[in-house]
Amino acid sequence: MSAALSTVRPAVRVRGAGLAFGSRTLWSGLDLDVEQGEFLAILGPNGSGKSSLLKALLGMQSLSAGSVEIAGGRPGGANRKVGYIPQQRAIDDGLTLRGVDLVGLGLDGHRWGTGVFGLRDRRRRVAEAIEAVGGTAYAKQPIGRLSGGEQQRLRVAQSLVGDPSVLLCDEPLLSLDLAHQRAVSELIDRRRRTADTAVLFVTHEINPVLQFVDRVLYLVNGSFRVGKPDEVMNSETLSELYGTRVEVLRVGGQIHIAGSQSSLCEDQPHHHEQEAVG
Ligand SMILES: Nc1ncnc2c1ncn2[C@@H]1O[C@H](COP(=O)(O)OP(=O)(O)OP(=O)(O)O)[C@@H](O)[C@H]1O
Repeated sequence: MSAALSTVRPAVRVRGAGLAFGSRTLWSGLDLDVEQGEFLAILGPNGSGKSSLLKALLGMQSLSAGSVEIAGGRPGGANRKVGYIPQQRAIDDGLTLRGVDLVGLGLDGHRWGTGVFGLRDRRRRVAEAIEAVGGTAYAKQPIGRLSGGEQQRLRVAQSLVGDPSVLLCDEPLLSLDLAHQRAVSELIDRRRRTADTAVLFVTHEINPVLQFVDRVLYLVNGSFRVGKPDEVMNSETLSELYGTRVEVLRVGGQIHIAGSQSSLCEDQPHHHEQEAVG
């Protein structure tokens, strides 16, 4: 490889990737490079395979075809600096694990030792990560007793505490109010700007993060498009992807999609006839 080609390696490299369950192909022929510091939004209706793509990058899901590389190695490899915010699941309200313990789990397996200095450093990093999401006031309480939004902010802290070079986020804004949606989006954006962390952000709603998004990967019915928001989020491209007429309107810096619910988002019961969708 020439010197010019070997200098910068993408944070994520996907080549000819495909994933099928039985006869159902979620996506195939997916080629994608995500650069360090890039913010990629991953959009598409329920069941289009957004979470499965993140799981493939984590090594939790094998591909049916192709390959992926993340943070310079194979998914799931030792010492890969990959942060993950899983899709939110209800936490048992009897769970006694404290917020600080949950966030501390984000450091395990990383390079911080267990000696006195290691423990002190560890504690400081955990406290800083919690402070950054505004969670200091409740971080010592059992997480089962916290609200959904408070739990979610601690998950964000957990994903960032290990100093990731790639951050995989699966609907991280769910159950956050508008103020905290903004705070968490800005925190994730700051992370990629200051630490050059690549961000892959699965979401149904692009508008809360539109100002940060460099490119969009849109998955629908086994097909996909990758490009800048304007290249993908337009009437022509989405109509082609969905196989039905879709109108995309840009209003006040936001993207609104109008289409028949049955053809556009039949498996998204929470979407209305015309509304902002990702
Ligand atoms: N291990 C598996 N075996 C069989 N089917 C699976 C498996 N994992 C996922 N699926 C199916 O693959 C499809 C895609 O799931 P995935 O969670 O990736 O979609 P998604 O785009 O993230 O959806 P949502 O927006 O609802 O979160 C779903 O229909 C799901 O049931």
